[in-house]
Amino acid sequence: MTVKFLDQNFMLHSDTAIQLYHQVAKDMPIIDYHCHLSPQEILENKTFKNITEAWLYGDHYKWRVMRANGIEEKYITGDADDYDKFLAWARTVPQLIGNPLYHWTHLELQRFFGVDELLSEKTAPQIWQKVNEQLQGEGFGARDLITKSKVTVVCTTDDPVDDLGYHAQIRELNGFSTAVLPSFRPDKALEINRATFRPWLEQLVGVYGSEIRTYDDFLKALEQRVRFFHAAGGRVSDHALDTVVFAEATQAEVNQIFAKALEQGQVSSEEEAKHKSYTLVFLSQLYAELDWAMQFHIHALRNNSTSMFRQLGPDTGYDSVNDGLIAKPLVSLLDAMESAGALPKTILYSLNPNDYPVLASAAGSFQSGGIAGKIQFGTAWWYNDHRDGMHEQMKLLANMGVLARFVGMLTDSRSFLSYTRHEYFHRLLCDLLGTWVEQGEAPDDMELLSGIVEGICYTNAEQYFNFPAVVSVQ
Ligand SMILES: O=C(O)[C@@H](O)[C@H](O)[C@H](O)C(=O)CO
Repeated sequence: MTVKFLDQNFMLHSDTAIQLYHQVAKDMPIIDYHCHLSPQEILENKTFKNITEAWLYGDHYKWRVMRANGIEEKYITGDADDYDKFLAWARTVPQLIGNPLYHWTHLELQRFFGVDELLSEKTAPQIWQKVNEQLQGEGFGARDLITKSKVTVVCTTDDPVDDLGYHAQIRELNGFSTAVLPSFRPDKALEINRATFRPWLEQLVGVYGSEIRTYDDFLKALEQRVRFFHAAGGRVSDHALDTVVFAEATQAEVNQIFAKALEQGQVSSEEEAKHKSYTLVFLSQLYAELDWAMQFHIHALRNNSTSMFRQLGPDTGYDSVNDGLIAKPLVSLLDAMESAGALPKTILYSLNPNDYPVLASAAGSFQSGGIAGKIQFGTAWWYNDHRDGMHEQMKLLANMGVLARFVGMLTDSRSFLSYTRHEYFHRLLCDLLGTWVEQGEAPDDMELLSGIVEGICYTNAEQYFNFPAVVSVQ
């Protein structure tokens, strides 16, 4: 069976897969429960003067491959003009065969702009003109793209000191039914040895409204911010555990460690581990009380190029997969939370696929409370959110857990055009189930399979996350 590139049965290699995708997955709405979209740009319904602004101003996935393709930095994050940057991207895309960006680029051109041509230097001029005419017209603002993609929930990633003012204004908008909810991302509260800690603590004092002289004050301030996020509709937290540490600690010990951090600005790695462990267990009890889902993003190795970090800052394409042992500290952390009587719903991701059996099996050690899929082995993340990585994660989850209770995909993106990643994932899910049916490893029971597809594409997440009333687009 010869398949035309990116046709309606793209990545669907069996009749069952085709049927499942077109009859069930294709028109499902989206809950994007982790991304880095700007709530300000959503509120303002930001428009894009051209495809370079929409595609290349903030997407370090694209920046990385442009660098690997020999494009000079001026055409990536530098001062080249937008058309030259677009040409540089158009020169790069044909070299990306096999990379998900090749698929995503053409899916986005097709789905949002009706462009079927392959992007190359040759087709760049007409694609630039056709796409920009649309971007400069009606219906291509940030909120329009979210609505067109049938997104019912967007969870942005927000610092505890954020005033969530944009989220509040979005809630007041008429005619925009997508819930844009904050996620509580308190990395700076945990990283007490980083230079960011002291200036961040000053910001926390500002929003808390009282001095923070002790660790007890600090925990009270964090609790106030968690409840502030909850009142704003937040139901998700997110933690970048670039390494996973755990150390037993009493509050008296951490009181002293916190005081030392304030006085000396530096504590030992053991003391840092005690601070992180105790603070995470404290936060987990709040998450459990409020029925939040807690996310751990594990094993990123960030900002590897010192010189480029100085020039461009974080999240600019200079990160990689970390490694190391996580099983014992992760299980000890989850056990400490459960022993404190409050292990919340938890989603475990790792950037290192070698960790997958650890995450999938650890998840199985803490399922409880009658909550289906309470502890999730999370979707393939960042350098793994491609065809092989998504299939690997779903197959392992099926082998070691309950795939049918998986809460599915997220974009994790800074681009409003990235919702086609959900379509990409839906196709891979249907293809995986279809393959199992064709191989006689799953029954050809469309009612059973359709329920599983609907669950993973949408309804599992709708039930799992305790989002405030969400206007469904179904
Ligand atoms: O949440 C994270 O730490 C990562 O997702 C990070 O933001 C990274 O830049 C990213 O967007 C990967 O998709």
